[in-house]
Amino acid sequence: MAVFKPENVEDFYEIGEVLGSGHFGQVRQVRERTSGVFWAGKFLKIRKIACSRLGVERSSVEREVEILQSVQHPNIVTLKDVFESRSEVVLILELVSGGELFDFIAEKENLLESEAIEFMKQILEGLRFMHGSNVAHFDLKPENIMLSDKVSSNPNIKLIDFGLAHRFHQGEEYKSTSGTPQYIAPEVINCEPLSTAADMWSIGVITYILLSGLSPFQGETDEETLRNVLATKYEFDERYFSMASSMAKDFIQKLLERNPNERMTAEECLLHPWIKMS
Ligand SMILES: Cc1ccc2c(c1)c1c3c(c(C)cc1n2CCCN)C(=O)NC3=O
Repeated sequence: MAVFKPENVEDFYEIGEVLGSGHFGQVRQVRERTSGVFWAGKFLKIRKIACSRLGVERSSVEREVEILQSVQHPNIVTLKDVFESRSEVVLILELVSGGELFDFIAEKENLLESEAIEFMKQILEGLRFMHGSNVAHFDLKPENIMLSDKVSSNPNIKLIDFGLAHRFHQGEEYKSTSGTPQYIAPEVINCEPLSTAADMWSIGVITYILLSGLSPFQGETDEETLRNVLATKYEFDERYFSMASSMAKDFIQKLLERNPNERMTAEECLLHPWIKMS
């Protein structure tokens, strides 16, 4: 069992504003008392009763920590420290103060395809590294793609939130039905054995949204969305894709492949003409 620092996190960090919250607990801005440096504190309530829906299993926190400690890359958020009290674990994470990628794009008139490619390249570089270490994120969505800062003209992409991530071991079969309906791959819905290819489906959905502002499979309800994903029913509506190049559409089509073995890997995406030619 992993041992985290038993000291009180508030002895080392001033706890600031809430940045986000979820079933797991909260993410808050924290300030390191010695250096004055700002970090993000992910406060995780540890589940005391096995069937409780609130909080998280300690074992899943250990998995998230082990994965974050092993995938260190410029496009992946870094983990600095871990504290534990009787009912809570606190991850001290790199603060990515540029906010969510999609908020950055929403603030711009419209995103040039060349700008979308630059963002996609960084996302793929982070994924290529992670997948090369046999780690899948399993919760890739716009909310988990953030920018290092708001000011520079081409801010750094940071992949965050490894709460559903998994490290594959040789010969191991892994199934999970977790994730967000709009972005999850058909094999997740069908509870089939998963691989890093499930992340690549999510990248296809994210690219489709980046270029059109539309979500390819979104229905009126989660059930309808899941049916659309399983049917792999989507189109490039000319009203929203008139500016998109044919290479961009080909890139998306090679990711929204129902068969995970047919889908491009992160490595193959970085060699695709849409990415390579830019
Ligand atoms: C400036 C800002 C605003 C909201 C933030 C974050 C940073 C943030 C961060 C992280 C997580 C897991 C969630 C976060 N959230 C919650 C929303 C994430 N989509 C994190 O790991 N580092 C962050 O800066």
